[in-house]
Formats: sequence, structure tokens, C-alpha cells
Amino acid sequence: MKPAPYVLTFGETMALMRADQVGPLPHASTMSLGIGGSESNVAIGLQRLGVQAVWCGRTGSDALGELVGREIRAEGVDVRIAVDPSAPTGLMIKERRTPATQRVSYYRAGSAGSRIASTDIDEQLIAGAGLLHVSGITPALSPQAEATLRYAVDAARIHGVPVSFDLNFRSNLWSAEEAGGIYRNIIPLADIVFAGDDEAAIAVGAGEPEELARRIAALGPSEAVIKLGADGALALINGALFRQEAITVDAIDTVGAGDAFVAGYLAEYISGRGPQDRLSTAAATGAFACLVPGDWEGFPRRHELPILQTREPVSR
Ligand SMILES: O=C(O)C(=O)C[C@H](O)[C@H](O)COP(=O)(O)O
Repeated sequence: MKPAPYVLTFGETMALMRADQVGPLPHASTMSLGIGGSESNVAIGLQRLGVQAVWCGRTGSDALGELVGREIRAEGVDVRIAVDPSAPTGLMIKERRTPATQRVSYYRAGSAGSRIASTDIDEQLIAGAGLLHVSGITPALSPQAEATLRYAVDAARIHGVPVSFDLNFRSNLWSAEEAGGIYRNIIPLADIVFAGDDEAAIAVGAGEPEELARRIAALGPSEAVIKLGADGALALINGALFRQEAITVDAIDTVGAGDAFVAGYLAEYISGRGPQDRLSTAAATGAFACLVPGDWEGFPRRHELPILQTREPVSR
């Protein structure tokens, strides 16, 4: 029997400090320490849904790097870290300025993770994967990180491994103009593209969600998935359009919902399930992520997926 396919991903994961109380950060008396990074969030989400994930990254030779490795490994992800003694592990800080709004600051310029190199991702690991997932954050980190993304995507294509690409625009890292050019270079190399409607507009110009998906698909990908937050999502798959409503929850922190959505979608994709299953699991995983303050801690395990539909407040 062939082994179950794994999803390979790579990128920068940082230590994450989050103010425990609502209010201005200079007045936060206590902070919680964890980790966060788009691709490792996706890897954890996949792993919780029963799909083997492999995450490659680079950290400093420091305590925060140790934390990053330990947390991701503890989730069962196969972690391949290159330790870089000449740069620190990056840091991300979340301020909860109002109960409903988060502000994220990055301390990652020159970080070890931003120096990720092609030598950190074994070509054989790419060749053996069922899917390669990359994010548009990586090329924003440094020219070397951008070259690494190109190397990995090219290797995946040479070996016939499908590529998933989440645009993941971060305005703190680069301008929409810079990002748009890179997105348009990478999209044609991907099989599945994820984008919020605002992110898709950076790549292909403003338009209605369906039109955005069509413009992305016209560049080459067979699946264009537009994430619409509280308005759900739509996917254009081999020319057919599928829509998904969002699951309404009392959100306390939406950061991480996009990554959770991608993990849910890809978990069903790699397991051979159809478009509607991919989208409905994605909507559920995205909703779960909004219920807890951390980026990924609230991501569901497969047996928990139906909980959001239950009316029973206690199970025993
Ligand atoms: O790696 C980065 O640069 C990050 O920004 C980590 C983010 O906390 C997640 O990627 C969450 O992103 P969403 O799921 O879209 O809310």
C-alpha cells in the first residue's frame, strides 16, 4: 500500500506575544507567549484534521527558536528547522486595542526566518509530497526568501507535485504594488490559489468575487478560492463555481482564520474529497479559529468539526 500523502510547507514562524487584556499595549500588564506563522499554522491545521504535514523553517539559535520548534512538533507536524546562529528568531506582537480589533506588529526584519534558503528544503522532500503549500508572505521577507519560494515551486512542478499558493498580503512587509508583481509571477505556477477579495484585487484588479476568481483562473490555476470572511467563500474549480456560507460565531480573534480555512480546504483536497466538502470543512475550521485568542490553538480536530452545529451546550 502506498503511504498517505503528506503536505509540505515552509516559511517563517515567529514567537508571538499577545496582550492578555484589551487596551493600549503600553499599558498591558501581562502578555501570553506563543508562536505563529502562516505556513506552520496551516501545517498544524492539517495535522489536527489527520493529514501528515511537514514544515521547514529557519530559526535563531535562541530560546524563541526552541519554542517554535517545540510547539509545532508537539502538534505532530514533521518539523525540519535550520538553526541560524547569526540571526534571531522573529517576533510578532498582538495588541487588542478594542474587544473586536487586533493590531499586529512584526519584529522580523533580518530575522533567521527571513533568511530561509533553498538548502533548507530538501528537493527529495518536495518530490515526495502530495502537495506543496506556499504563502505570499515568504517573498515579502527578503530576496533570498523569494528565491527559496521560486526554487520550491519550480521543483514541485518538475516533480509533478501540485502547488497551493495563499496570497496572504501583509501591508507591514511590502506595498501592494510590489506584492502584485510577485503574485502575478507565482499564480501561473500554482494549481490552487487562495486569496481574500482585497488580496485578489492586488493581483488582478478590483472586481466582484466571481470575476476575481475567473481572472485568477485565467492565469493558469485550476482552483481559485476567494475568501470572503463573514460572507463565506467561493471557489472556481475547473470552470465550475461553488459557493460556501460562513458559519456565524462570536469571534474574539479572527487572526488565523485564513490559515485555518486553507488547512480545512487542503485537508479535504489531499484526501480526495470534492469541492463542497473542501469548502464546508474550510468554513468550519475558519470559524473555530475565531473563537480563541491564539493564531492556531483553536483549530479543530476532525471529530470536533460538527460541534459548531450542535445545540447541546454540555456533552457527557
Ligand atoms: O506569518 C505571518 O506573517 C503572519 O502574519 C502570521 C499570521 O498571524 C497568520 O498568517 C494569520 O493570518 P490569517 O489566517 O490570514 O489571519
